Amino acid sequence: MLAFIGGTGLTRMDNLRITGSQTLSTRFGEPSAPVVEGRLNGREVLFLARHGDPHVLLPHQVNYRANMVALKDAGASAIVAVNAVGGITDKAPTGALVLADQIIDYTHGRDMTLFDDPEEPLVHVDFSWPFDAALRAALKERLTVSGLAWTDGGCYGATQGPRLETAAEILRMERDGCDVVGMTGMPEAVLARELDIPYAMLSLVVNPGAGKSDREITMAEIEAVIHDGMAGVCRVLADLAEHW
Ligand SMILES: CSC[C@H]1O[C@H](OP(=O)(O)O)[C@H](O)[C@@H]1O
Ligand code: HPA
Repeated sequence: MLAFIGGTGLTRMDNLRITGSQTLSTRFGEPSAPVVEGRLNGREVLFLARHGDPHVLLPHQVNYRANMVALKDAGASAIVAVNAVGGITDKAPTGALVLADQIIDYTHGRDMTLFDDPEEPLVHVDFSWPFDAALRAALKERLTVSGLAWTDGGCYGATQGPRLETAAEILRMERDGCDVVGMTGMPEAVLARELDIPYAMLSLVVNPGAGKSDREITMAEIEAVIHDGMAGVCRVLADLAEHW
C-alpha cells in the first residue's frame, strides 16, 4: 500500500477520505501520530504526520525509527515523503517542487539505524542512490501532467535544526552540491532503505535559503507559500495514488 509522510504544512491531507486509524507501538517506541488509513482518488493509502497531529515535534525530536517501523507494520509498501525546504540553487525557486535524487546528511545525534540489536545480523545497506527509481519515475509522470513548477533531480541537504542556517552554512552546502535544505530527510530516508521500502521525497521550496535573498526568513512568508503549495502537492499525491 502506498503511504505518505506529511511534514510542515501537511499535518492532514484535505483530499484524503479517512476510513480508520491505527495507534501503533514499535520496539523503538511510539510514532509521531496514529497511522491514518483512507481513500485518495478511490485508492487505499496510509498517511502519517511526521511532526505529530497537531504539529508539536521539532525535527530532532521526531522518532524516525518508530515512524518508519509503524508504517511498515501498517502495510506500507512504498512511501512518498513530503518536505518543506529552503532553496539554495536555481533548481529550487520558491514555490517550486523538487524531486530530489540525492541527499547529504549534516544531522547529528539522531538514531539513524534499525540495526542496533547485537543479537541480529548487521547489514550495511547500499545507499548510493537513496531514492527509489520506480517511485521517482511515477512521480515524474504525475508532476509532468500537473502543470506545477517542478525540478527533476537535486540534492537535499539535511540539517539538524531547529534553527535555520547561517548564510555561510548555505554557501558551504551549495559548494557541497546541495540544491535544497531541510531538517527531516535524514535519517528518514536511510531507515526506509534499511526496511527495504521504496521511498522518494517530494519537496516544496518555501523560502530562499539563508543569505539567498536580501530579506530575513519569516514564518509568515513560509506559511503563505505553504498554503497554495501543499494544495498542489495533495493533488499530485492523489493522482499518484490512482496511477501507482
Ligand atoms: C522553517 S520550517 C522548518 C521545518 O519545515 C521542514 O519540515 P518538514 O521537512 O517536516 O516538511 C523542515 O525540515 C523543518 O522541520
Ligand atoms: N532551512 C532548513 N529547513 C527548512 C528551510 C530552510 O531554509 N525552509 C524550510 N525548511
